[in-house]
Amino acid sequence: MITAEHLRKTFPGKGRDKARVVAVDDVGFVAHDGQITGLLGPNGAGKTTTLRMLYSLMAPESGRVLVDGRDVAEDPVAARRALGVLPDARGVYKRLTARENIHYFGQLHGMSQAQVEQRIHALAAALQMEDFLDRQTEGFSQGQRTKTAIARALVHDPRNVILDEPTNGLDVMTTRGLRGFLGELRAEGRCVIFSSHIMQEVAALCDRIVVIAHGRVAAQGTPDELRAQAGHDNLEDAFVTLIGTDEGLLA
Ligand SMILES: Nc1ncnc2c1ncn2[C@@H]1O[C@H](COP(=O)(O)OP(=O)(O)OP(=O)(O)O)[C@@H](O)[C@H]1O
Repeated sequence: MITAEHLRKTFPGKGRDKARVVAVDDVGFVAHDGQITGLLGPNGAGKTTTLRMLYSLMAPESGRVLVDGRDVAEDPVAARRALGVLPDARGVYKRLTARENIHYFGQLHGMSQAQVEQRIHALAAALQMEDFLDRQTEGFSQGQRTKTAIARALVHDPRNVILDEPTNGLDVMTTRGLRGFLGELRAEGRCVIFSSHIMQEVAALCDRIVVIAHGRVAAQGTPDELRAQAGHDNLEDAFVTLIGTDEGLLA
């Protein structure tokens, strides 16, 4: 379970405009185990900054993050052990094969050779990576790179999974496969959080949705709650009402 409480983050203004950029302002939500929680918002809404604070890459100016009830600021190492993260920059090592990339992370987590091999086998099957598992990642397509980075993030079998725009730049079939994979993570009882700017994707996948606009939570709840709140039967119409526009939210 991941809890975000009153998160705030600003950045210095650069150039002629010296006003600080308020990237995230009083963002709070709870993402439960066995559920997929979606952060939906247009470009620049504050999704990546929020996720970075969740996985302790960035410290919030105020507010706090709890992973499985533990304060991330007090014990970042324990929190990171309980998290699998697909960051916005996928950053796979290009001189290594996909298998070696995943293996290396398993070693960093202190896993035995046998444990790592067993996990690679399971993850490669679930993500349909067999065709390219033993190729060097240099020259990989975006989908192949994303799958390698997801497998690497999950090698230590974390209970909580954070994915920054996992389907960004992927074709329809790869996206379908990845959605199925997220469903499997949910069925295994994991807490899954992913960000997206695509309404249809969030509507199709999520048990709970946090709608973010201009760094703030515009609305949150189950799809039914959001429909009721906005007074629309159609979830996508509800999003448009809650955010005030559909700009940047269509597939
Ligand atoms: N390191 C930084 N320095 C200055 N401004 C930043 C920095 N990181 C983010 N911002 C600003 O904070 C705001 C939120 O950015 P963020 O990347 O969190 O949005 P996002 O919702 O993830 O958008 P996208 O869908 O485009 O990735 C934007 O105005 C962005 O320009």
